[in-house]
Amino acid sequence: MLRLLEIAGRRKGLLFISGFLAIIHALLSMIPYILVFYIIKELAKTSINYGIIKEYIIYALIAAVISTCVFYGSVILSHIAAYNILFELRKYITEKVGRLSMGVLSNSNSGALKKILLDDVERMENFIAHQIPDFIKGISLPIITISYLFSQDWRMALISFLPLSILMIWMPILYMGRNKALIKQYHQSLEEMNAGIVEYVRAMPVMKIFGQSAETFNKYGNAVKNFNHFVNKWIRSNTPAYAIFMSFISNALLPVLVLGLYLYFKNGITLPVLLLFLILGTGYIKPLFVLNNMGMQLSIINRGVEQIDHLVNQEVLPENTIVQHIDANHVEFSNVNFGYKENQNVLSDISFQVREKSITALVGPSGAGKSTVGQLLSRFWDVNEGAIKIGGINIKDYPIDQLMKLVSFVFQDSFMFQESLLENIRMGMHKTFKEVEQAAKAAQIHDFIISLPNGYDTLFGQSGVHLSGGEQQRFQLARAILKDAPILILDEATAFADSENEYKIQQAFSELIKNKTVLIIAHRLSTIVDADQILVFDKGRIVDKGKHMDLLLNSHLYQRMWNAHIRAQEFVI
Ligand SMILES: Nc1ncnc2c1ncn2[C@@H]1O[C@H](COP(=O)(O)OP(=O)(O)OP(=O)(O)O)[C@@H](O)[C@H]1O
Repeated sequence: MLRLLEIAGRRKGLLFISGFLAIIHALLSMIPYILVFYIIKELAKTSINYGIIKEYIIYALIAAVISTCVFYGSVILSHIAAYNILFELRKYITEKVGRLSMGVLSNSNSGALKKILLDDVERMENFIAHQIPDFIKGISLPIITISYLFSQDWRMALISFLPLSILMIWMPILYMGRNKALIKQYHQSLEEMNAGIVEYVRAMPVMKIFGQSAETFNKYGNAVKNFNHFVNKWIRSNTPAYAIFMSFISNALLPVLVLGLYLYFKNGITLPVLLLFLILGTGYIKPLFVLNNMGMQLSIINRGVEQIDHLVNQEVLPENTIVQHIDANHVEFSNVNFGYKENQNVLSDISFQVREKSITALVGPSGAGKSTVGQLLSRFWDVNEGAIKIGGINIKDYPIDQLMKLVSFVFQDSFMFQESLLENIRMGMHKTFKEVEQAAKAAQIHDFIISLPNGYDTLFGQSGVHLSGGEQQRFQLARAILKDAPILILDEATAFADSENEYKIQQAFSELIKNKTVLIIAHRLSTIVDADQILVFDKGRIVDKGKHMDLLLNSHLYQRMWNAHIRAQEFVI
């Protein structure tokens, strides 16, 4: 509860008012019962005053109406608070996730992230909006009732209090101890199922080709079976305790009735008092049903809050906030060592320089570490040792925003959003339509866009247009041209759709790299014969450096790669 109040932040006030109204509601909802007691008392008299009975009935009605209105107010306020809290929380989590290093993100499974952002946050709405008022009512109503009953007869009040006192001991034992482990397991099973379904949907094309179905996709199938198995186990282990709890509550009237009749026949209490205890003595138990359900909900929410806290407390990339002034955009790697995992270097002792407005190509066998170099320059990860500098300044000393303005990364796989084609190029940058259009023209994609009925407003994806691989690549190039960052990292795609597409991409490419400092991760050596510098990577090291002709003469690995490249071009089916 305290953590939730902390999360509520500025909305705490609304929650307090909502809680206060819930207490007033509990107080008011007692009044009709007390008035019924007075009516019975009046009826038990020898000369009955019907006028006062009428008044009692009117007061009871008024109290019932006001009590309902107050509860309504309490629930409305808790809903307003809940949705505001959810909004702030989602904003906070997504901003935080955006600042996490790629390392942290790629180590968390997508199912777990989805569960935190959607399910764990959503569950809080239910708790804050509905359960906080119920919880306060569930606590305050028994206290008000018992206090009133004590004022009438302490012996009867004590016996009425018996079920409550047993429940107060029972419920924490029932939920806090044994269930903690089960709830952890429940969340793990849900995460596995989420991860399974995300992967299942992503892998659909491959699955179809290999004739697989949901049942044969083991990861998802097993996750569903495990979840089912776990829920069965949970229900079996909880049912006996729950059954005892329920029968206990349902029979809570018995001790009140036994003692009440005994005292009544002994002339210890009057008939109206006996009736009062029979009506009210166990009436406070109903809200406890809500508390019982809430115990379980609270444990689940607790675990969700722990998960959210765990995610947002992950280390973010340390960032300098002071904007740096640079005169040139040359790049320098000095003695860089890096591994995705501890003690597993993917890059060892990497040193090279890229002059401003020059082209450096990175070549080498698959897995040699070329893409990793590009990712380090974009600071997706931080180096383990050594330094990467732009304009003579360590990239760690740049604010992330400034660094992102300096560097553009054109990936092998492009990601298109389910947005208009215009927004897919604009990517949230403050650029006019004219500027977007110019970039699209330079990227050789403008003619294609205007050939569509809705032009730049055409939606991509599900309900809109679908693009070929080559077209998507030209969209990527348009984004990079529009961004106009002085340093470009190009992870060259290995496959183009057709020669016309390839020609267009080459044109877009030449437009993009004009006057830029370029690092190109090359897969087809023919595209980089004119590069100012070629770095040959092998097993995470730079084994040779130079221009194309020098390397052909001096680098064995480059010679082998070049010969393989020539053979591949001559290859005909
Ligand atoms: N996110 C990651 N987590 C862990 N290991 C990774 C990750 N990305 C790459 N690796 C590993 O790092 C090594 C270098 O990969 P990298 O992608 O940099 O090679 P590459 O030379 O670009 O290969 P390719 O030409 O096939 O794209 C490989 O062994 C790869 O398995």
